[in-house]
Amino acid sequence: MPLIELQHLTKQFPTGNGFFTALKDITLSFGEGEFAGLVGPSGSGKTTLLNIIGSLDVPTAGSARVMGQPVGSLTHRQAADLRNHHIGFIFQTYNLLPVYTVYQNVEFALLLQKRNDAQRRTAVCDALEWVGLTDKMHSKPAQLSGGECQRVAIARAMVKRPSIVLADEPSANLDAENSHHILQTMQALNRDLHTTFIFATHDEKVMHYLQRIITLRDGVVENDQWHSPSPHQPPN
Ligand SMILES: Nc1ncnc2c1ncn2[C@@H]1O[C@H](COP(=O)(O)OP(=O)(O)OP(=O)(O)O)[C@@H](O)[C@H]1O
Repeated sequence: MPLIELQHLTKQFPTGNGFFTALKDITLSFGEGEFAGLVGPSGSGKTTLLNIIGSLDVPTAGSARVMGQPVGSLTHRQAADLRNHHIGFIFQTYNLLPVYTVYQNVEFALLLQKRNDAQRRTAVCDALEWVGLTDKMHSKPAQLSGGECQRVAIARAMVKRPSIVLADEPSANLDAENSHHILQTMQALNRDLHTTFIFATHDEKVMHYLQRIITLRDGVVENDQWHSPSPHQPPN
């Protein structure tokens, strides 16, 4: 069974004098361990689709099933449970809490789950090791570079070992070297933990790493192509 199944999904937003259709009749599915990206011009619907897959928003028509659950008919509590247990989010602006340390920012994702202190400590230490930030665990976000902040955000998304990670323009604020670094980190996590990653991006550097590129234009899937990326190597 696919982790994510979208069927004839349409999303409309109310406007002053009617509705704007941001997504039109989208039928797509994603399986375990995919490393896929939504690409397309600004306004084509990438973030809207990522928000529905992340159960932050609901379809207007059609269906979206994520981990077998119908996103459109979940209660707020059920949608929150789906996110807390199965979905990690990475944003272009990192969204770290400035008053907390790196360790606490990553641990925060676990406080909504019933885990004891020792289980949390092990999970946070593992996640910081995956992203190579063990030595910065007591630092605050303001003391880190942009690339390090995004690596904290990756650790925070991964600490719950979610089935799905959604990354909206994760490299938008990073230089080329840091972009490649975070992509290689995510690629290794995808390979080792079989986590499904779905990106929304304009960034050519990200596209080089993707196994599957779904192109949206005006809310419609224009192209859905599988690639064979260089196996966990940086592109030339
Ligand atoms: N809450 C909203 N109310 C009204 N219109 C919206 C809303 N959210 C998104 N839209 C519109 O839906 C369309 C798709 O927006 P979306 O943010 O998904 O595009 P995108 O492909 O992610 O763009 P970008 O690459 O610029 O982030 C846009 O025309 C946007 O203006």
